Amino acid sequence: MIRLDKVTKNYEGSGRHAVDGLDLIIETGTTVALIGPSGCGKTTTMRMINRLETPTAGRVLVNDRDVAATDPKELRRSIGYVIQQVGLFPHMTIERNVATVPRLLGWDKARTDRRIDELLELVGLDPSIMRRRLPHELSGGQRQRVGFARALAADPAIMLMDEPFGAIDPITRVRLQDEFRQILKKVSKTVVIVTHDIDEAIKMGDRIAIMRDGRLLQYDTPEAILARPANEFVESFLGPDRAIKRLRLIAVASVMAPPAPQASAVSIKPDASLHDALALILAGDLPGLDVRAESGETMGYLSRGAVLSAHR
Ligand SMILES: Nc1ncnc2c1ncn2[C@@H]1O[C@H](COP(=O)(O)OP(=O)(O)OP(=O)(O)O)[C@@H](O)[C@H]1O
Repeated sequence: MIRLDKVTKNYEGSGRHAVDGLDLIIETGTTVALIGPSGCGKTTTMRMINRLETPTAGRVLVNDRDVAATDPKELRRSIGYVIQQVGLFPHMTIERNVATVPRLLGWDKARTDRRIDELLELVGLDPSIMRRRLPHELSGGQRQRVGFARALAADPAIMLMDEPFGAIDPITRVRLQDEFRQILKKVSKTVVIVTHDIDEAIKMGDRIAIMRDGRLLQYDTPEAILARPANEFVESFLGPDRAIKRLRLIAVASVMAPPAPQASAVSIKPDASLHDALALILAGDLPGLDVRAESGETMGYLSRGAVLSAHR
């Protein structure tokens, strides 16, 4: 668990709080998205967790240990860190980049080699092609995958990700979000992700922390925040399509009715979102959809009305 206890940060000479009395608990194994307008203190908050910044007041605890009392090198090796421009070492091959922390930890060559292959495969890169390349020989998305692999190398319990998809084109971004989320679930990490993008926060975060002027405005699950924004600022931050965003979080199976007597023209899977269901209904101007399992078995029926009333 990561706990921020009344944390305040003033940068010298700035005359204002970058972070202002922040209390935040991040449970082990969950992903928390920090979001808010530019300059609200997201990055500063994140950087106080791995001691790249020091709080002016308050404490940051990782597993009940005050990070101020932890050796910064040891701390940073135990926390994966992914940033927007990746920060790969440009003159080092991909394999050496990924092996950065294992080398610092003194792993032997065989173990390091196994780990490099395993990680490159995990992030969807072919080791036989990628190992000997240099960062400039990769696309932006591939570099981001390598940065992610490097951060995962020593299997840290915590991953900090600062705008990890910020420099990536929108199509690749959505793919990487989906893949990274799957991987992070599989390896069960505690993750803090800083983002500007509310859709990314909704997709990646088990909980979202909305900040403004160094303070926390609302901290809850994406469902709860979309359903009940704490104030007008949060509401406007979520955007006018808040109800549609919510449909992404609701599974078809949770609102479907028993199967209809007549088969419908188009079907959908039970684990698809109501957002996808609505897209199909509108595209085909349909009254509803059969809900069919992978096996082809019809499990239920989702009417247009059921989708439209689900957000209430
Ligand atoms: N090294 C620094 N020295 C002085 N002031 C700083 C420093 N880093 C950040 N700040 C200030 O602290 C405040 C919070 O900055 P921070 O980078 O944490 O915000 P952010 O929410 O991550 O912003 P963005 O979304 O634009 O990256 C801002 O007012 C910023 O100008």
